[in-house]
Amino acid sequence: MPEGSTPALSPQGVPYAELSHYINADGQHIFSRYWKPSGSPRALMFIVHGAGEHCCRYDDLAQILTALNFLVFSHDHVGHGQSEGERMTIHDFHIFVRDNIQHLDLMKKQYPDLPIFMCGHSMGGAIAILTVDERPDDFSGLILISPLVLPSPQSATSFKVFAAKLLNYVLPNLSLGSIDPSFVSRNKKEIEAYTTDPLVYHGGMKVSFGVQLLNATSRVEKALPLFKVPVLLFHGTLDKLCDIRGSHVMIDTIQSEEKTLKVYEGAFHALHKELPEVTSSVFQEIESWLQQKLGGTGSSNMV
Ligand SMILES: O=C1N[C@]2(CO1)C[C@H](C(=O)N1CCC(COc3ccc(F)cc3Cl)CC1)C2
Repeated sequence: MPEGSTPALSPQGVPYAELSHYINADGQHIFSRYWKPSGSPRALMFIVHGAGEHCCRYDDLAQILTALNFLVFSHDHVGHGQSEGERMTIHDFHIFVRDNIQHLDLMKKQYPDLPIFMCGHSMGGAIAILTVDERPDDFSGLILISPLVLPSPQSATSFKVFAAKLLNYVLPNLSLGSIDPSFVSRNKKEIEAYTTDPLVYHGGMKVSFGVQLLNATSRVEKALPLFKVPVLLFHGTLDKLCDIRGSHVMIDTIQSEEKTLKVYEGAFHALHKELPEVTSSVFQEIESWLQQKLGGTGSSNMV
């Protein structure tokens, strides 16, 4: 460390020298996470988290994938978790996509011969769709868990949408209210975990952030008619945070030859953190879809 300079610290006060990270195009430290299989990896999975949360919430899914000999990687979006940046503040949604592509290119350099899949949840689903839209030849498949394709009228009420568009010019930092934890899942343990997680942002969503989410849904809508990558989609019928109609629009609009939508009756938003019977079904569907895509078992516990 050069004389007199102070080490860069994460929002939690941890030196980035002690954390895996990369530095984005704006010079911000982006906390990154890697889950490596015991054997040599047969494919890469890029997990993309949603608004206000962070990539370490995907440890359960990552464990399932490393057991299939996937090398799983992810990062905390700028303004989220252990990455730098004002909490849940972005002046252009494309920054999330740009940082995704930077991480993708870093991993492609390290593992040039492995197929790459992406899995996005909620806002992370919109980021994933727009990332694949920019780099369609880089991906063998896309998994989406309750993606943000259309805003939900319950969380993005027409008043909030109208207010966000109008107020963005005069009061961009005004709060639209925080994400209701009881909308995230029906699983009380998962609601508790979300509510008590210090790396989750529990503050109000800024008007300016809401406008960027709306911009994202417009960009996603434009991308869908040309989308050709294989897609596995999951959505709960009682999702109050991202409208299930968005997943129906997506599955009907994309040109992918292989496209599947699994609907979970009565389920809420975070299907990977829902009631055990839902989450185990989602993980099994992901496992079999990936095995089918890669042709064969490849599981480390094959007997
Ligand atoms: O496990 C998880 N899932 C999480 C949290 O923890 C849910 C969260 C996530 O990404 N979204 C849920 C909220 C939704 C709000 O949307 C809007 C609000 C105002 C507005 F003006 C326009 C829009 Cl579109 C965006 C997507 C990630």
